Amino acid sequence: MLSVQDAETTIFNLVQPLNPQRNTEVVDLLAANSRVLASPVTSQLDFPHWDNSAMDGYAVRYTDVQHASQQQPVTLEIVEEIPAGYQPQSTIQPGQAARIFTGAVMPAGADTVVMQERTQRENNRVSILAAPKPQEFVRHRASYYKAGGQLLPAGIMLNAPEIAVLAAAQCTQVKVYRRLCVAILSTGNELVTPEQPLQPGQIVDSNQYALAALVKQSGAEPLMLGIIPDQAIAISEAIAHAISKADIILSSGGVSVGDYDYVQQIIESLGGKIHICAVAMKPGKPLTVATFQENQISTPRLYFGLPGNPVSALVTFWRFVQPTIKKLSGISEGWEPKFVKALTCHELRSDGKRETYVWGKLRLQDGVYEFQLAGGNQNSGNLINLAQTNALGILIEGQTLISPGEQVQVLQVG
Ligand SMILES: Nc1nc2c(c(=O)[nH]1)N[C@H]1C(S)=C(S)[C@@H](COP(=O)(O)OP(=O)(O)OC[C@H]3O[C@@H](n4cnc5c(N)ncnc54)[C@H](O)[C@@H]3O)O[C@H]1N2
Ligand code: MOO
Ligand SMILES: [Mg+2]
Repeated sequence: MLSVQDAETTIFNLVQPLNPQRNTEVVDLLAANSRVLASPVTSQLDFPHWDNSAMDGYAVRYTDVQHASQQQPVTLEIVEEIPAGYQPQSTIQPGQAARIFTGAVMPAGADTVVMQERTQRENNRVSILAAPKPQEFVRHRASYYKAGGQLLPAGIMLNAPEIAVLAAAQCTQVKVYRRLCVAILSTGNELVTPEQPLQPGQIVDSNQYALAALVKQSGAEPLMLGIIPDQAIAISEAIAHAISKADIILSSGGVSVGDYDYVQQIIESLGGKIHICAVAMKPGKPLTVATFQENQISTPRLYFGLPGNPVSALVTFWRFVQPTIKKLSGISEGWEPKFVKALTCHELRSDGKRETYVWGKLRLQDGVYEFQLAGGNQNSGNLINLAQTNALGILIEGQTLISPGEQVQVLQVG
């Protein structure tokens, strides 16, 4: 059985980010939120666009006021008033100042702003009561960004700060990677949809819903292919259809050793290459990973046969599928799983045979991360106490106990 580490390396090496030449679209800026930028953005604007004032006050010549003090104020003649949005008309001469407001353009001749609180106004004259620092409160043209440089690199996710930058640079159309399509199918004769009445022996296909939510959260488009009965032909048709439609295919169930577990043999019969058929982790042992390559030049479709148990399906998604979706989507940094060290509040146990993932909550308590184990049964069939999970505590292979107060490696999820 492959270790989790080796499985991770195998999977992440199978993933090559979308080709920016062929897999992009142009969207309106407002629709670009949560999308991945496909090419670097440059601007022909300087930021700030011109020297401007950082304060409400007076634009002055530093040399005029460098010795000003409460005892010996320097009095200047106000020759112009400059609100934000106005182009100054005059050049400040020795002995002169301009009334200026935050964000307004600095007038020629002036190099420093004295904030209003350090002045005294009398009609068209102002007394400077304290010496400013040279160039104080001036935001200089191009001091944030110089026209022609790289404003944003490719491969970043566009969220509020990046959208603000693009808006300020007047980029109203943005080239982003296309959204990935992730097909989801559930296998199992016992499964019904949430709307159907439950007959004895049946359960609801909750994995389809959970996986669709996770796919959306990861920035991709779920293609829900529904419930497929445990029949080789039906599963084969469903997988063939999924491969023709999606970049990534997720199935749940049917990957273990039971008589109705057909997924692995069908992958092979359809020409898929199985890279992983079991991982030394709990839950998630029968995770199956395969690729389907249509022809030499096409990008391979990635197939994840997730175990059917609801917790196993989610844990393997969080551990392997979510980073895969992010990497494939074109995100160049930060697609990897996020681990932190925490102190466990509860005893964490494992039989030590496989790397064990226990679920619960991570929270910051007095500046220290704490992991709280979800109460109730930590069994891969129990999805009830999985609600509110935001972290998985990890016991590595051979580790059987982490006592309260001890450190545990935690995977942040959700
Ligand atoms: N003899 C062995 N039996 C099992 C082994 C083993 O090594 N030897 N491994 C166990 C482990 S670990 C897991 S995990 C499961 C994985 O089983 P499958 O992937 O084959 O999944 P199924 O058998 O189809 O279902 C397992 C379980 O999950 C429920 N399920 C399935 N699909 C859904 C769904 N879409 N929504 C909600 N629940 C679902 C299903 O009803 C079963 O209870 O195998 C162990 N057995
Ligand atoms: O690996 Mo299974 O996922 O332990 O229940
Ligand atoms: Mg099974």
